[in-house]
Amino acid sequence: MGRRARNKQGAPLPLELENKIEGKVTKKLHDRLKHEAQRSRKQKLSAAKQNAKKPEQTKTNGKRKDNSVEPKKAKKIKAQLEEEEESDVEMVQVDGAPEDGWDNAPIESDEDMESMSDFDSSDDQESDAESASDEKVTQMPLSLLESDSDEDENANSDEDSDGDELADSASGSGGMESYDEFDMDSDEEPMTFRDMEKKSRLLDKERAEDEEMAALEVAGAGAVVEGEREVFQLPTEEQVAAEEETPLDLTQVQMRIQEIIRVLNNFAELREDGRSRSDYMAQLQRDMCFYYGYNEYLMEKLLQLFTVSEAVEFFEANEVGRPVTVRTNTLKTRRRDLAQALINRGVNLDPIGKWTKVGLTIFDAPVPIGATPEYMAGHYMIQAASSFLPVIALAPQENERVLDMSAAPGGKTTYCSALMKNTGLVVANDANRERQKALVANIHRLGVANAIVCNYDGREFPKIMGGFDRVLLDAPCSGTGVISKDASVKTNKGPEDFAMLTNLQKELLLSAIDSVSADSSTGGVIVYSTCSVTVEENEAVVNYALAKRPNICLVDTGLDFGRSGFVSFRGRSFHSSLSLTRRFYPHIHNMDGFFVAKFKKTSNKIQTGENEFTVPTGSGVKLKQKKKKRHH
Ligand SMILES: C[S@@+](CC[C@H](N)C(=O)[O-])C[C@H]1O[C@@H](n2cnc3c(N)ncnc32)[C@H](O)[C@@H]1O
Repeated sequence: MGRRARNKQGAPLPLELENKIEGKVTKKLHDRLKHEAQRSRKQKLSAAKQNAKKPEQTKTNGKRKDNSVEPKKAKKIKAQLEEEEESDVEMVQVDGAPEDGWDNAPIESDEDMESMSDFDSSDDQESDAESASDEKVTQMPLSLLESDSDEDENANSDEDSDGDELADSASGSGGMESYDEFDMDSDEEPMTFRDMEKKSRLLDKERAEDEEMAALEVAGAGAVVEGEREVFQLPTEEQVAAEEETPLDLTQVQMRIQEIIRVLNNFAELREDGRSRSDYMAQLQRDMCFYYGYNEYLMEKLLQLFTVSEAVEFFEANEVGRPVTVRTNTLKTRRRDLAQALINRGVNLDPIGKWTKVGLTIFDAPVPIGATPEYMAGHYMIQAASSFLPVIALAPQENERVLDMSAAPGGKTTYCSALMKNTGLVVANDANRERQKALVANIHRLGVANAIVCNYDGREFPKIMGGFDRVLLDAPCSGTGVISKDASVKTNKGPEDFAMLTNLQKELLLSAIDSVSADSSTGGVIVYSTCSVTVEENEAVVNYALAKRPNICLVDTGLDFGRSGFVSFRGRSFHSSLSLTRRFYPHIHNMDGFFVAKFKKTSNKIQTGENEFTVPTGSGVKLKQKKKKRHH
């Protein structure tokens, strides 16, 4: 959580507001704008809350949506479910994404899919925003209505940094508390949360426009004098030193961030004479560290990934939690049945998006979502949406031998088993014994019968076991993609951590590759994933593996959204096939930051110069080395 959130300061002024004002923005103007913005925001928030109170009214009246006061959305779900009741649908399907779900009835056409998205919001034409695309996901968590909410700090800060399935992380109401805030009597029609979100977005847009007008009025009144050109001035070295002793308040820092970004976005016009781009970047970095609470090392690394404006979006997204999502366990139930059961408990939910047939987004729930009878019975896993992705890419098939090299607490292992319909074998390994307890518990709860659990350092594979059809390496990482869940990442990762982690990731990935059999008739596939967004933990690791193992190549992940991986970064070039890898970001995809790469192994022999290695082709075959000992 950044200082802004911790100190409960208001949300930053919208950038577009500041961008409209040419020249120096005085402190007085800043204060005025801030005041205007907050006043306007308060008005809008209060209006939004009033509108938002309707669902709770039904609750207060003892009429939840599944009873006499039934919102359109619940009716639609029910209608859809009833329709599907009549069709005989397999509980589990293989081949990655196309598993059974309520939107997967056999006769379903594309048109039907469209009508399913209707269900998201009867009059919301933006349903496609949730689908697999690089466009921003417009689904807005309620917490966004509260600009300075601390609720996100409830998020899971456990070692399980990719956000999977620790019951206690979900058993609290978390972001759902905000639901109660909307409790108020009203005569108006009940609204769905989606309606509320839509309305709130409209209000936000209006607010931004109002603020823009206010700012322009102030500017027109002469508070911002452009003269010929009054330029924003960076602080001098002395001022910077003085600020170390007596820091500015957050509003001032925030204003300066916006000023610097404005200058950087129009550098030729707005720069101060004698100042370089790096002067501005250095000050921006200091200010962002202070404002969002990151250490300088990590801030610099993250700033390098984005344009400055996008970096702000990324950092802002890290200040709010992602939606709670669950994965239907198709070994035990179907998504439509699960949805119906949860709706009957008053849970407000939606499919995550068209890219998954097993995921549900939980908007609010009157019961702890990690303690429902359905949860206890293993009908679902509380699992971050991003955590579905590597398994969809891996696409394990029935009767295969699959290795999940770092498996705890088991979100991906159990998803593999579901896709494999409990056939074949999943070896669920993790080096951490403590974390394996949760892995074993999840395997039992979800009714997984095709997994064995082991506790090796992944680097020991394939000496322990080899010849797998597929290997998933969901690698230990810095967690820069899950900062909204674990804010400690902002300050506790330094150069040594990154050096240690990237070495480990490289070694684990070579082991994962060597553990797969290129002779597999169905697979020969390796998936590498992390919940980090840094290039050194992702593209650089993949590039290293491509260089060390010419017997593999990158293939399409099968994920039709996400940004392409970097093929060059800050003067460094990677193999061009790195464009096949996929990056996911909180500010774009409304899911944790994530990286997925998929390899196909083409041969069990590695020919690299004078070295030739033979790697296992059958189960349990030991690594045989020729000529020279292999060093990872
Ligand atoms: C990102 S988490 C895995 C999450 C898991 N795949 C899931 O979906 O639930 C990374 C895991 O790597 C494990 N790990 C760390 N070093 C390891 C090693 N040398 N060999 C195997 N596992 C390791 C950690 O204990 C941690 O559980």
